[in-house]
Amino acid sequence: MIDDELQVYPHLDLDASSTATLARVREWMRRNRSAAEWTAAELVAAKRADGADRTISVVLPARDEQETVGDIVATIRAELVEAVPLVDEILVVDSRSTDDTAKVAAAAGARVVHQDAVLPELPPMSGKGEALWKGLAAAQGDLIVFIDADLRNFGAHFVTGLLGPLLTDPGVVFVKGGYERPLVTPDGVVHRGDGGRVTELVARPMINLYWPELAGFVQPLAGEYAARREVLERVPFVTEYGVELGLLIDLLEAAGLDAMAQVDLGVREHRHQSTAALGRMAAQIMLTAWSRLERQGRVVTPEPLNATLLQFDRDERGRARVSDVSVAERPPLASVLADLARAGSADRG
Ligand SMILES: O=c1ccn([C@@H]2O[C@H](COP(=O)(O)OP(=O)(O)O[C@H]3O[C@H](CO)[C@@H](O)[C@H](O)[C@H]3O)[C@@H](O)[C@H]2O)c(=O)[nH]1
Ligand SMILES: O=C(O)[C@H](O)COP(=O)(O)O
Repeated sequence: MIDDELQVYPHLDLDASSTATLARVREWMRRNRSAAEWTAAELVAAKRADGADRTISVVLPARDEQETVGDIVATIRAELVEAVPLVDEILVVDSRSTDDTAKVAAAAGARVVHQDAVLPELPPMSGKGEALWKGLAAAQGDLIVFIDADLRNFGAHFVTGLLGPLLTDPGVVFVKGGYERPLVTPDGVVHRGDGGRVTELVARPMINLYWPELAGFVQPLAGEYAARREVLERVPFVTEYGVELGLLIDLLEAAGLDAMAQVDLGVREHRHQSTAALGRMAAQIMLTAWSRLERQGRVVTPEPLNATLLQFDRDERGRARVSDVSVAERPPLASVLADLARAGSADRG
């Protein structure tokens, strides 16, 4: 349940600027919606309203997700393709999996593409952001719904909830999922509200510091969001795990907060990564934030930031390991496709 009432502690003596920003965020949050507001059948009618019949692709980035991707694809297929004709395409982007992700996804009814096989004329990049950008390039739909492939409690309401505002409000171009995130420990104990460690320790403080208009996003790093194709094609995609923060900041600049919506999707459970892996993710997210601060002229970096992370094993040996935590960026897809088309027509003389 997303609380839009903003409890401001009475002893806080906020300056005019903070007060105005919080009022703006509160006003936006009052327009948050809930997935329960739309049935799939209602959305089919909305999709066809005014003879528009926009097409919808659900895109799942997947790296080694053989345990979960099949159930997610099968649920979308049964409930949103076969029961009602809402989703036109289920696309799984195989992100260099070493397990049977591609086979399982195809058997469940998805079209599967390998991220390096899409636009092969471009030098490959890596990580989740690359998988999403290649997914956008390969998908056919006018509306794109991204869903992580590691969800353990997936339901069709994730897709219908994200589509609701896009299909019913022409002013909305981007919809982000919000939810409660439990932390499920390896012994199966569920700690309510303790998930989303990078969100709480890195992304949220940074968003509130630098982009406070985005502070109302309950899950700024959520992998579940939907948008109009033409909007996604006009913004860059940061590679690796920088993609979600990069999109939020760039879409705020390109479209404004009022064109961005949030929908309560209930509870989300996923596969948790190790603390060390989350440390690397956090570093990628911090580098992404820095790149946006630089682009917005708010910081100046006389020399490139260090993009390695030295971590220590959390056991008695404490072995030191260095990782590359750099992120890169794909330019807006529309500009890349235009460049490729120009190069193609030049080649043809
Ligand atoms: O190189 C990669 C890495 C991940 N994934 C897929 O991306 C999804 C999310 O990745 P995951 O490793 O499960 O990320 P989380 O630990 O869940 O991280 C959270 O925070 C990230 C940073 O913002 C977001 O990208 C995620 O969507 C969000 O759930 C999953 O389907 C992965 O299989 C890829 O396709 N390629
Ligand atoms: O979004 C996040 O903060 C990361 O995915 C970590 O989530 P977790 O703490 O639930 O594993």
